[in-house]
Amino acid sequence: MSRQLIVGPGALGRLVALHLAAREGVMLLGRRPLPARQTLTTPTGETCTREIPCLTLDALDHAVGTDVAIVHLTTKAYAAEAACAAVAPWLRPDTPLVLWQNGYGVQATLTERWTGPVLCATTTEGAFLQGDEGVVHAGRGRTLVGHLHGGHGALASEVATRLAAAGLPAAAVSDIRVRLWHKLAVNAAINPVVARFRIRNGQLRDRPFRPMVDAVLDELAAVMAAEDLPLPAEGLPGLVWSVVSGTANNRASMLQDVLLGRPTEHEAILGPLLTAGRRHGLATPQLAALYRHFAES
Ligand SMILES: NC(=O)C1=CN([C@@H]2O[C@H](COP(=O)(O)OP(=O)(O)OC[C@H]3O[C@@H](n4cnc5c(N)ncnc54)[C@H](OP(=O)(O)O)[C@@H]3O)[C@@H](O)[C@H]2O)C=CC1
Ligand SMILES: CC(C)(CO)C(=O)C(=O)O
Repeated sequence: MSRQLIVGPGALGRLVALHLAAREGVMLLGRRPLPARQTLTTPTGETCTREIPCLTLDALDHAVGTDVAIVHLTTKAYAAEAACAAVAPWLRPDTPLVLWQNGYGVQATLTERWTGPVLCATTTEGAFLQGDEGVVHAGRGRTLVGHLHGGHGALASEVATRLAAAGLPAAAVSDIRVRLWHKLAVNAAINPVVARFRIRNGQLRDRPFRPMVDAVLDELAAVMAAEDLPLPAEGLPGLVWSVVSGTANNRASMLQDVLLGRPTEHEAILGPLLTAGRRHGLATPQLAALYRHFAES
């Protein structure tokens, strides 16, 4: 029976794996061994334990690779290209790839480079790891799936249907590039500021942080207008401040990375905005200062 391979057995990878495994064959692939018994803690505190084979790269071979129906790449953005290159020799060249990274960069690179169809996913699900044995589903959300240039609609629908059937609400969309940029804008307005000042998301509503977010929002709006990207229905400030309120008690992913001494996704989140700003001759001093802070620390 062909299986779905989830490359990057972190918080999101295990969340997806533990859901899909209720209905179909799933394997996790990581850089180091993990126990096969993995526990999902739901947002309401219930637990569910499943056995999911967790391979390391040295256990991959053509027999395993040719049996893979879909690859979900769930590493951090900065690790995605290397992880894809490591797994590629073992896969059929037409294997569909689903990219789950925040930010915008690897999506365009791998859509160009991978020999099979590439879909991008953007999700508002929230998850964090609980040691090597489990993952906590911290907040329910929704996942949108699509091809960067609007193709592969049937495949996107199939992936969304399989996710939704497994308990992760999902829909196929034809404008995933715009959806990724909206998420990028939310992440750019929130993550670098909360990570730099080590505050929870809700504290952005107070001084001295609120004017910082407003200044970033002005730069984001200028870049998105220059890139001809439609704004979200509620406007950019409306979207960002509603996410801040909805996640007020959260420590954002970039803050968690800083607190744990891990690399941050600043390149994937701020890099595309700075590049687009330069391309259009726009001044983006707030975004540049935030980028410098993380690049130099
Ligand atoms: N967590 C969440 O709630 C959400 C996350 N996202 C996005 O999803 C992506 C993943 O985030 P998250 O799951 O939190 O990150 P994690 O750091 O929890 O997981 C990343 C995983 O990738 C593994 N990895 C790194 N390099 C490789 C490689 N070469 N081959 C195989 N595995 C590798 C890591 O292994 P190791 O342990 O060895 O480092 C780790 O298990 C990010 O882009 C994030 O922004 C989006 C929405 C929500
Ligand atoms: C929406 C937000 C900012 C929630 O914390 C997030 O996506 C993150 O932490 O990366």
